[in-house]
Amino acid sequence: MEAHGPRLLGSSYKDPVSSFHLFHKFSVEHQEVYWSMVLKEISIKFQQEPKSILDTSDKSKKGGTWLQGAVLNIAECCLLPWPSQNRTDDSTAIVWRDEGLDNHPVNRMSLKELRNQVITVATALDTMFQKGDRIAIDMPMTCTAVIIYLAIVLGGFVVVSIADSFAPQEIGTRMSVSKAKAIFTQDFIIRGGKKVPLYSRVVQGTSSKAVVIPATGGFLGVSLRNGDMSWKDFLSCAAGRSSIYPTIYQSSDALTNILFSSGTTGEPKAIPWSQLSPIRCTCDTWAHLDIQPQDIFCWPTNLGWVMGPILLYSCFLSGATLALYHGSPLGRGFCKFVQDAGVTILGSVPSLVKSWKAGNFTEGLDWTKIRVLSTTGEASDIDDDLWLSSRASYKPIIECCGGTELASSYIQGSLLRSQAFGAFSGASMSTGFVILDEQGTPYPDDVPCAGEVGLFPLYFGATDQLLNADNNKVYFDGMPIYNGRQLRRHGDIIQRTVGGYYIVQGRADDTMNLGGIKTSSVEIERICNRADESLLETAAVSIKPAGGGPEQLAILAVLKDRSPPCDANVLKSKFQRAIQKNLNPLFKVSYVKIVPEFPRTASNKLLRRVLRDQLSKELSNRSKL
Ligand SMILES: Nc1ncnc2c1ncn2[C@@H]1O[C@H](COP(=O)(O)OP(=O)(O)OP(=O)(O)O)[C@@H](O)[C@H]1O
Repeated sequence: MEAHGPRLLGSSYKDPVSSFHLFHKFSVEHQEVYWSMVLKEISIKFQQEPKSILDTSDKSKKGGTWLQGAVLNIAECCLLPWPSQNRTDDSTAIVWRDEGLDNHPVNRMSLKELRNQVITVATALDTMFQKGDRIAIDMPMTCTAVIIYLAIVLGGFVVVSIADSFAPQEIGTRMSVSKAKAIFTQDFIIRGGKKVPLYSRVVQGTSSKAVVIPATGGFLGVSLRNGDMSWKDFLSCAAGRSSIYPTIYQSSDALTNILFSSGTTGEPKAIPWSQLSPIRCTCDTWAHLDIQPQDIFCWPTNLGWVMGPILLYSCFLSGATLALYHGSPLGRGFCKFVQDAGVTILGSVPSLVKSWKAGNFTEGLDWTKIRVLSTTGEASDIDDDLWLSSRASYKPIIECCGGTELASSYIQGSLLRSQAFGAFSGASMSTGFVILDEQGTPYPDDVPCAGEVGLFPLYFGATDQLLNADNNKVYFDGMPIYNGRQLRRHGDIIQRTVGGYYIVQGRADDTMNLGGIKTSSVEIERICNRADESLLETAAVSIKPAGGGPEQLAILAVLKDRSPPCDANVLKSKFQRAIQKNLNPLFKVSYVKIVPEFPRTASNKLLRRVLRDQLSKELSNRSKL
């Protein structure tokens, strides 16, 4: 803003903080100007420069055509020295540590070593696969996984990202939906001192060729099925070949990665990532988390979740160092790694923070190198956020909310605005949206309100196709027209507060109608979570009685580990009082149940639709008795 603000905003420009709102508005209204500026901040090397930044002439592409004519290889852009970022061959690209070796020094890999290893893997891939083949990765996000990911993209193949927590059947579905030719995996996953089988799950899930990496040491702990291959044998295919790699350059919209959404609202969608998606997410990390070449960025995740590729590209395209902990992120070992690796940007999801806090795992550790914290995945807990921020001398927590299909967050905190825990300080750069009332009419931009979000459709990096569903049907059909263009559906209910902050109230599918008032589950849960000391978390769902009549509010509760047994009726009156006092005196709690845990997606998101189905069944059986 200091470099461009005066030129772009004229006399209205004051300084980055006071003119932020104006500059954001400019980025929405002049996306081609905004994107041409930020593209220069990251290490993008075009073989052919784009003819245009945004072209809206093809009306079938509701999201616009971006960087038309550009030819590049996004993995190559990650691996080149880049003088403006002070990135040389000797710069540290990755720091990592294996769980259990918590008192050893952290390991480091230079950019040159990373590039050489990526080239070796890409060379070996060329001996076995045709360009464009889809190749899956199902393993923890280790150094080796990152090398394989970049090699697949460098060689003009397509990564199929499968999270390592999936059961065989889910691995199988993802392999067949994506038509993957092979899968990179590990024999085991070492996590929290346990050895969890992985190869055996892959073998049960798919007959495609597996290349198997040992979780520890140089030797595999399993015997291989006919046709499968050890990592060592795979690498030997590259022996004796040239160390200069014939990189494959493709158009900006070329497919590089197939990801799957988490499936909180239905079947997981197979989401294609082009070469635009990495650019979008890195520029957002640059603009919102202020990632800089000297940063060390850590975010426990997996390449099968959108945060995996976002983390990888955000580091390598901005010249920062990627920090990876090979093991469970839930315990003290991980927290110590954050200290020892000198992490400066730490991302998390709410359940991780809960675990660090419950175990007091940061005690005695020095997290003061952290300058930015971040969270995503589901609504974060304000008390946990305060705890987390206090571990790092009260550094801000940037809340991020978006989707795999957007390759970004549509709402996200910004360091140029004050942060409020559990809330978003605005839309991400260049993103515009309206909040719709129940008739689909947008509320004015400056009023506090709540409703479903409608994204402005011209969105750099968003999908224009899905592999197993119709992009237009899923994201556009039935959405209102705004300023001559059909809005893009995202499915979240958001609230705009006084002062222009945003709070996500959950998915539109999770709203309920209580006594004629539309209410979000998340809002009720926020209040119930604080109703009693013994509560770890709550889930609110509404049940439609089999015989008709108004929806009934049911609340399920999980108690903290060491809390004494608790009576559901006592909880019920506590919930009732809290809701009446803080939300609406007319809302009645009909049913409370204490359960050991909630059903969650593999990425740990609460599956309210499953709870709703289970409870409906349970209650209708009861009424039959
Ligand atoms: N920081 C956050 N606060 C609140 N909710 C969040 C946050 N981050 C993500 N979410 C929720 O997760 C959603 C994005 O997750 P994802 O892209 O995996 O899709 P999904 O909706 O879970 O899957 P599907 O589309 O298959 O149902 C967001 O739309 C939002 O509802």
